[in-house]
Amino acid sequence: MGTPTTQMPTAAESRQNHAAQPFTAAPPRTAIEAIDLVKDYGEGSSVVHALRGVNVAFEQGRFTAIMGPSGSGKSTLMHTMSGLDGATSGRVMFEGHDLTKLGDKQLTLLRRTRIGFVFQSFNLLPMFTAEQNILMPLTLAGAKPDRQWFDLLVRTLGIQDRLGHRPNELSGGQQQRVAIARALITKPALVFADEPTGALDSVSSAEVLSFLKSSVKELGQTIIMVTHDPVAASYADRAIVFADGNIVADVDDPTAARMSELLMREREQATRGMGAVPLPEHKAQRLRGQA
Ligand SMILES: Nc1ncnc2c1ncn2[C@@H]1O[C@H](COP(=O)(O)OP(=O)(O)OP(=O)(O)O)[C@@H](O)[C@H]1O
Repeated sequence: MGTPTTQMPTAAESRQNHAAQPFTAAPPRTAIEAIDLVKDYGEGSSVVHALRGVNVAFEQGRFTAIMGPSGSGKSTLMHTMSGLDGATSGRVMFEGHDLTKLGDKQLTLLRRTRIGFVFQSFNLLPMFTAEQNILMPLTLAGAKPDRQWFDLLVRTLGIQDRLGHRPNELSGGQQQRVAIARALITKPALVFADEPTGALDSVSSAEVLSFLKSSVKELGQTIIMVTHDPVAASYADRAIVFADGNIVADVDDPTAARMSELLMREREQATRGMGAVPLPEHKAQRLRGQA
């Protein structure tokens, strides 16, 4: 046996050793990104600044919740990022395209194939069965379903024994799960969910949120969800808080308690009409009747 060497490795050895090291997780890739995104409604003295230069990137394979007081710009962000509504200025980068530069036809195609939507009101077609509703985006596009993906989706969502039922024969929670399967059937790069549990009781909400979470963990889906409910946000990997057209908090692994606290703070400030700027203490005391 030779004496163990204590010499420093050469640059070439060092490169070789480096190459032989176990693979470390690649940094998450961005699914969609807003850059200096501005959206104004109206003009002149009646202008509403709904988004005031928002910069945010959403990573692939993550579940992000967007919260904030009413009127803070959550829906506007979702609508401008998905190209449903035009931006006043700024960019939205998605799969190498700036969506703010695309025409209506290109946007419609992109939305039909690459972006899924889940709404509070389910939006299922009442005369069709659950299976027909799920397959509708493919039927409309004249595309063949991938049966394996379909089976995996309905199994993950626990609706395999409800496929022959029409929406009025399903509970709210089951209808929302069908709507989620419909959003995922085209294997979209990302899904926008707008208050997906807003019309559900707490048990059905928990079911739907668990399924959204498992579609991220097990199917690698990217989900961006607007919600008013801190408990719903606690299912997400990340939560962003909006106030007055700006992002004022960005939290990893949110808990319901933390989100309630942040929301309460923003609601109080919004009620005082001071945006995200805290009131000076003497004014706060006056409002509380202490001065
Ligand atoms: N089509 C429109 N025309 C004029 N103003 C609008 C329009 N849509 C939204 N706004 C205004 O833009 C601001 C942001 O609205 P947005 O709907 O994005 O808020 P939100 O956070 O989603 O609210 P909520 O939680 O109540 O749904 C609000 O002041 C709203 O009144």
